[in-house]
Amino acid sequence: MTKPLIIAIDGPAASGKGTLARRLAAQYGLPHLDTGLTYRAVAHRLLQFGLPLENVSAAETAARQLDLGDMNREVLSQHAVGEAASKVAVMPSVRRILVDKQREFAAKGAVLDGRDIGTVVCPDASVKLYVTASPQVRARRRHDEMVAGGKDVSYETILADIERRDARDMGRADSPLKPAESAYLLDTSQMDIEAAFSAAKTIIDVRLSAENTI
Ligand SMILES: Nc1ncnc2c1ncn2[C@@H]1O[C@H](COP(=O)(O)OP(=O)(O)OP(=O)(O)O)[C@@H](O)[C@H]1O
Ligand SMILES: Nc1ccn([C@@H]2O[C@H](COP(=O)(O)O)[C@@H](O)[C@H]2O)c(=O)n1
Repeated sequence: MTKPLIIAIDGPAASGKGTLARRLAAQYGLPHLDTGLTYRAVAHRLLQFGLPLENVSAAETAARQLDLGDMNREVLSQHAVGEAASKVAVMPSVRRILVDKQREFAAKGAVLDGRDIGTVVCPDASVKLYVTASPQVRARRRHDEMVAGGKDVSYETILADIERRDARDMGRADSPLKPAESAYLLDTSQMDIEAAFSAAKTIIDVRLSAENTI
């Protein structure tokens, strides 16, 4: 049986991994899962019921009840939900439940983006990318996106939020954000979306053709 094509994309907040993952999924005809949405959905559930984000058993229940096919991107994309998501994401039991669902999604081949795809969720992925950019560039992109969406928020606030989220995601004990050993590093600080896509596609095509000739 041939191995399913799994493309694992990790990186910090607003690095552009979701944009790349969507483009690559269309390019290679694969389903795409934004795993950040799964943590956001759990956090959003707690916020909806006025429960503290430290309530492990409520977070576990929300994770178990989560239907990957029923996540509302527009609601979950709110900036405050991202901050809350990084708090529930430190809970090992919640991670185990969500990782099982993410692996099930990936089983027949997919593009997944997140923080631990290459290291934990799909360690055997065909290609692993670690997409990054400086905190200032990421904050500028996120700020532009929010202003275009009609939000009144300062660049400084977004930069501080991004730095705090990086520290939490990289510093947690379970599944911290870090490049997988075999990941290709893609720093997009000086690249527009088109250039980042083209660089990622070249990396993947070279990797896949090398695999086919071994
Ligand atoms: N290379 C790039 N150059 C300029 N803008 C970009 C680039 N890549 C992505 N963007 C823009 O930056 C913003 C953040 O990108 P995106 O949502 O893909 O990041 P992300 O890493 O998935 O973020 P998050 O972790 O918060 O889900 C979006 O507005 C996107 O259009
Ligand atoms: N594989 C993942 C994906 C996400 N997280 C946590 O969720 C937060 C929100 O993610 P976004 O990509 O939607 O911004 C993120 O800050 C992480 O704390 C994760 O732990 N693992």
